[in-house]
Amino acid sequence: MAFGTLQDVDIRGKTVLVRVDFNSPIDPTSEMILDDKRFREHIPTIRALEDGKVVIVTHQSRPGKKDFTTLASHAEKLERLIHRPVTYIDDIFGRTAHEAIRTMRAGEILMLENVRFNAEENLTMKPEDAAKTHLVRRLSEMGDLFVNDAFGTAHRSQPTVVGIPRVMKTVAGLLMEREITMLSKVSSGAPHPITFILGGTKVDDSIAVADHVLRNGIADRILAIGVVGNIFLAAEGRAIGEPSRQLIESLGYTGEIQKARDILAQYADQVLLPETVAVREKGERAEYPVSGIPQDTPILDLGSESVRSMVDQIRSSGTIVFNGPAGVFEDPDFAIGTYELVRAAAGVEFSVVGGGHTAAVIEKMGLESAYSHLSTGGGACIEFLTGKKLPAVAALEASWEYFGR
Ligand SMILES: Nc1ncnc2c1ncn2[C@@H]1O[C@H](COP(=O)(O)OP(=O)(O)O)[C@@H](O)[C@H]1O
Ligand SMILES: O=C(OP(=O)(O)O)[C@H](O)COP(=O)(O)O
Repeated sequence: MAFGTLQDVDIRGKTVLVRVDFNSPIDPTSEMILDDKRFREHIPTIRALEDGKVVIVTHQSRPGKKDFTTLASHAEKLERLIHRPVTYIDDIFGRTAHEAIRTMRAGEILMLENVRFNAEENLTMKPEDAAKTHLVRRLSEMGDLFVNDAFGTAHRSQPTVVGIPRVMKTVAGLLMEREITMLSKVSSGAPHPITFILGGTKVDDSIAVADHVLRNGIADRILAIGVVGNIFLAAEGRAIGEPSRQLIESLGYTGEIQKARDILAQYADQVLLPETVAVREKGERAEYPVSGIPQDTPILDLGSESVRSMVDQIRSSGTIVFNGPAGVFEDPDFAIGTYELVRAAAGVEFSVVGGGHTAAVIEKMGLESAYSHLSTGGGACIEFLTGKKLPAVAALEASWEYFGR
């Protein structure tokens, strides 16, 4: 690793600013946090800092969104999960925050207010400009060391992510370190054959990943499922039906069909498409070959034959990268494809999952521990898998180069 980690620093007695990503789905009426995965994943880092004074910096959502809210319930959630008191301060870098930190003792945990309440945190900036913001200057005065554990935000070039590492010694937290290690292994050191399962609705991301991993010889094969599968079927010239076409159009992905065609032209042997699909007919699941898809009803899942052949491909893989479901799994009649592929991938030697929906299915099936790694990043994981250097990682490396040695 070209950046520092918790092993490289002495925490004792220090005030440690820790950037985490507790951004989570919240029920708009009850304000209840609906998924605590990101909390659970950051806990090892927070525990590892217990010899210091821990000051947590995080965001929740973005300005203008319904779930852009204060962090009182986040502090309560963390307190319950970590079994230690967590003091919530409704301030980011003002006098109240300064005073609260000044009187902290080693072992205590404090959570600052939603850092995106400060307008500067919502700007995309170069690290050198981010370092000059009030937010970075004032926050950095409040600690001795910065720990960035927020992998979920690692693709954002925002002040706390890229600015603070320029002005104070910064190391990666345990989650950040594990995410980078596991995702890096996909492109170097993972057992072959390497199969990418690309599904769900984020077609532009999936096409970018497919292009990168095929072009660079990272993937041996791609299984295209969900709406991504429909795009590839359309690219192959299949009549996927009006509703599935309309969905692609409404998501703004019609232009991706040509990109899928280009991928098929170069890597036809490595991209596996559905051979059969499932639709709803008279209220029930019905299956058709892709040569005869009914034109007036949407594709909702893989057909059983395709499930079987994709499961075989998965079972013969050394590595699986799973991103996005095979169908509208929220409806039990159309969950078969997703569930069967998830079950098969759990048995593979090295298995990495990106994407909230896929991870939620895995957790619901109780298969979390059978997978090698469930990433906490959506966008960050995708950017990593498309070969981009994440701004947070570049900032960690530069900080270590400057302050670390
Ligand atoms: N054929 C399909 N038609 C419509 N929606 C689909 C289809 N296949 C999958 N989906 C939907 O994709 C959604 C998840 O996609 P996405 O957000 O990209 O996944 P992830 O969060 O795992 O990255 C699910 O809500 C599921 O219903
Ligand atoms: O949840 C996040 O991203 P994700 O939904 O892509 O996983 C991060 O907290 C980043 O949030 P942002 O996309 O509002 O910058």
